[in-house]
Amino acid sequence: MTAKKAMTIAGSDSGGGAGIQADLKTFQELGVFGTSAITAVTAQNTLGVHGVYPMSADAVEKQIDAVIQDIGLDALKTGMLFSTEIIEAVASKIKEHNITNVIVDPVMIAKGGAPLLQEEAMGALKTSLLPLALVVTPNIPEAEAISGVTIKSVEDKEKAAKVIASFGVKNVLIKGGHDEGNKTIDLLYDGESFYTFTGQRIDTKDTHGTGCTFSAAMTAAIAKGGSVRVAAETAKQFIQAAIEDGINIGNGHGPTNHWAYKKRGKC
Ligand SMILES: Nc1ncnc2c1ncn2[C@@H]1O[C@H](COP(=O)(O)OP(=O)(O)O)[C@@H](O)[C@H]1O
Ligand SMILES: Cc1ncc(COP(=O)(O)O)c(N)n1
Repeated sequence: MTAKKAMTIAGSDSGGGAGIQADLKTFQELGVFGTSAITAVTAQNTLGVHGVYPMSADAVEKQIDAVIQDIGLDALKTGMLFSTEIIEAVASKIKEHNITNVIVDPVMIAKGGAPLLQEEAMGALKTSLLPLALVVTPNIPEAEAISGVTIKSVEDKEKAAKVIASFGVKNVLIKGGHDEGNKTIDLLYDGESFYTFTGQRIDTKDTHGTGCTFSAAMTAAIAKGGSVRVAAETAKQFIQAAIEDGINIGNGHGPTNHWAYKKRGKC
């Protein structure tokens, strides 16, 4: 049989809830063959990040080349990229291989506060990577950091999305996990119109890896040929199910349940 293929370029989470591990589990659940390029190894569990060990830019480039030259891909997502050098390496490979289905999850800080992107790498993210992306999926603090707009309302999200789009990314999806209130409102801007995807907020501490899982679900849906809007809807349903059936393991923020969506007969 043949298969649709998605690649993740991200950090490894030894705890299995975020990063490469969350991405590959999500691809698998959505019926897409997953490949990876590891940018950094983190020693991590539900309590936090205990160590970050970045790969060299050369090692990241070699992993991307190895996958593309033999297996190929239908969509690619980026997660933790850590440094300017790695961002520039990824951007140059995206250009060299003419990849257009690029989903950028601009991972900056882990839930416990550990930096997963060096501060000085923000410029490269904006100017080298965003212009190559089909979609960028910041959470509220990330959208604030990229745009400089403080977000307290849907109108603020719209303002921030417009500023982020001005860096050249075709679609901006600002996630609402950090919203106040009992709804989570994800806002998509396609350069012309705004669309909202609203979920019921689930009262849980087990939200480790929600952003990674959400962007991986979007990537899988796009690899299967879905539009950005369809991918956003799929990802919202996938993450809602994964958080509702969250997994209570470890002593901190447990992971989401990647098999909940399929178990409900959604795919
Ligand atoms: N407690 C929650 N209940 C329901 N949905 C949530 C909850 N927390 C996050 N989400 C959803 O999970 C996805 C990831 O969002 P977010 O948590 O903002 O990302 P990140 O992990 O990057 O901070 C979004 O679709 C968001 O609306
Ligand atoms: C390797 C890695 N990548 C990303 C995250 C962000 O996780 P979250 O999705 O919970 O913000 C993480 N904690 N570790």
